[in-house]
Amino acid sequence: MLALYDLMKIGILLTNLGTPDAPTKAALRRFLSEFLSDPRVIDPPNKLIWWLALNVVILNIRPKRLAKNYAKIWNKIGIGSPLLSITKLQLEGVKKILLEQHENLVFEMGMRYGNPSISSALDKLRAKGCEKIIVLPLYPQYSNTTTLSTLDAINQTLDSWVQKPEIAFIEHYYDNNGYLQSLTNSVLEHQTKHGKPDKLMISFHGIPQRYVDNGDVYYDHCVSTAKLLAKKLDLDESDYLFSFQSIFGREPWTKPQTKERLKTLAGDGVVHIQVICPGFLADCLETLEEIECENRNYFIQAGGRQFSYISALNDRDDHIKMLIDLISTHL
Ligand SMILES: C=CC1=C(C)c2cc3[nH]c(cc4nc(cc5[nH]c(cc1n2)c(C)c5CCC(=O)O)C(CCC(=O)O)=C4C)c(C)c3C=C
Ligand SMILES: [Fe+2]
Ligand SMILES: [Fe+2]
Repeated sequence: MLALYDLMKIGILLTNLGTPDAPTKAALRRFLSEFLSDPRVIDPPNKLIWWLALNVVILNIRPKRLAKNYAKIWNKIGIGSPLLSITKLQLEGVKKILLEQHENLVFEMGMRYGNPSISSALDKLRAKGCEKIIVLPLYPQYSNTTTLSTLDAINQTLDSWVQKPEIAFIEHYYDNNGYLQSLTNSVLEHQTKHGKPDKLMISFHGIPQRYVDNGDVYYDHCVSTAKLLAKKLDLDESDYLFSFQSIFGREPWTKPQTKERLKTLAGDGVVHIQVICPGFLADCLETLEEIECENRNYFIQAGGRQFSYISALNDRDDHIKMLIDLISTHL
């Protein structure tokens, strides 16, 4: 007998942060303006001062420098932005397998900032008659700056709909066994090619420390992921480092900083390092440029000898399977 859920159209929406349309000053201005105007990302003590800083200073300086960084990674994985190309591959991977099991499913991807937007993806799912939508933000660790901001975008769109679908929103999976196993597999595969390092560096995108002090659970989720991954890899505390990258602005961010640690490691005799960034499920500017280029240079210039970056889980088979398992618990 067919279950009700086999008859009803269900939408699967994969979301990620987003990326500029092109590696140009104009496209970066548009992207950064949307991103940095989100109060979940920047929660300034004084909104007027932040508006002036953003519109008078940041949007006139940062896009030019950033366009050069994006140009270095453009077309590096797929066509255009790696983040967008990889999210497409992830969507295709999930769709191919899930459609074999459930023909009532419809698939879309949406970006929190830039294109394709979350609202355009939701509109397509509505046009296809979805009565239920499963939203999977590609952030294993919950943060108000990312996960909750994604939920804001969903709610903003649904606010104007007369008939609202049922929403299943996957909040986090920082301790999911499939996720941790995929990370473990990718580290071990990397080490069969590149050998074992003096230390494995586990680096996450930072957030302002003030947000953690105000109750954002992100820091705790990152600590848990790092500890669980180290356990699966059978690492002692002295075998790995835990740190935060991609610091922005002047206020204190979560510590220790990836960049600062890489500058001092060689002085302590650590000359072979491997870096993994488990919070990024798709390679992007922050891994391909910031870690693989910029941070590699800090380490080598300070006397380090061997540096390698362990790719994000991207469209690895075990990662796609893990995403499918997560979605399936809501079907
Ligand atoms: C300014 C505040 C920022 C917070 C808070 C923040 C949190 C955060 N971001 C990601 C994931 C990504 N961020 C990326 C780029 C990026 N992030 C910020 C700022 C904050 N992020 C900026 C300004 C930028 C653009 C680049 C720059 O100006 O330096 C990206 C890469 C996108 C790409 O196109 O490749 C990702 C992914 C997470 C997971 C997170 C908090 C948990
Ligand atoms: Fe970011
Ligand atoms: Fe960065």
